[in-house]
Amino acid sequence: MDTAIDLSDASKALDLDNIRFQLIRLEDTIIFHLIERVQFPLNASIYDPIALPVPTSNLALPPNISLADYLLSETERLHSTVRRYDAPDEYPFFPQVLQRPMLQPIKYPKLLHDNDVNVNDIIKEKYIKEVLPEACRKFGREDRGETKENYGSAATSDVACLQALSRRIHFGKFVAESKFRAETERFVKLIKAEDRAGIDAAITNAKVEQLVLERLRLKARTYGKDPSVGSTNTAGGEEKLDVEAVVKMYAQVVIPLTKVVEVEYLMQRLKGTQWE
Ligand SMILES: C=C(O[C@@H]1C=C(C(=O)O)C=C[C@H]1O)C(=O)O
Repeated sequence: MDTAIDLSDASKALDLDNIRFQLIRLEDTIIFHLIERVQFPLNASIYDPIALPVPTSNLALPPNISLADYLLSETERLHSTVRRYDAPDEYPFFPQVLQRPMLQPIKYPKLLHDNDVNVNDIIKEKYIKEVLPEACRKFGREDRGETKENYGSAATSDVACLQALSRRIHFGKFVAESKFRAETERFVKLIKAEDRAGIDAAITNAKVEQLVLERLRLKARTYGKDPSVGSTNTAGGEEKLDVEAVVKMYAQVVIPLTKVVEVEYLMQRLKGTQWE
């Protein structure tokens, strides 16, 4: 599984318009994965290792984990064998389970500065505690218990949602690198002063954020309804997705965490350089 962005030409890969195009493309991926997930009830038990303990033989993990963590960690272990996490735009939720790839390594051009920024723990926490309850609420279906269907389907959909959210949010590193190269002196000064608030203000583009939220609302409304059905009161015309929940997810989780990634990446940008 190799990166979806064209990294062969560094100037293209770090062109801010090209990066923003990738972010727009990821909106579709995230919305469609969410449409799949909210077909199922919240099923809170699949995130709770006490309510539904899943034993793992993986010594890198606790003896019992949640069904959701089991499926996510096993998926990452498998995907790592086909070098998913060699790609500079892929970050694991469980780095401790990754395996040596069976495929030959790809020589990616070095576009990003060395860094250890990974906000996947926060992404997963907010997805489980904030995003899903909000997205599932409108459909009003509570946890029907392990004996009912959907536990595996819900957890499988969660893997796709979390991986897409992680890619989108960690794309903040490419955005930050692009902005650093465009205004190096400005960012060197802010980074040396360890002025995180100043860096956050410098990387913030309120107009772009507004456009993102407006586009998200339009896409969620459009993708969430079957275009072949006239009005919502005809069978099959109901919305498949809570539009406002999607907008809220971006406004309260995706965009803020993308900016955290940008700031923390920049805080590590000078290490080992002439500016240190
Ligand atoms: C991603 C960027 O940086 C920031 C984060 C944004 C986002 O997460 O959508 C949008 C604008 C900026 O405030 C950008 O400038 O495009």
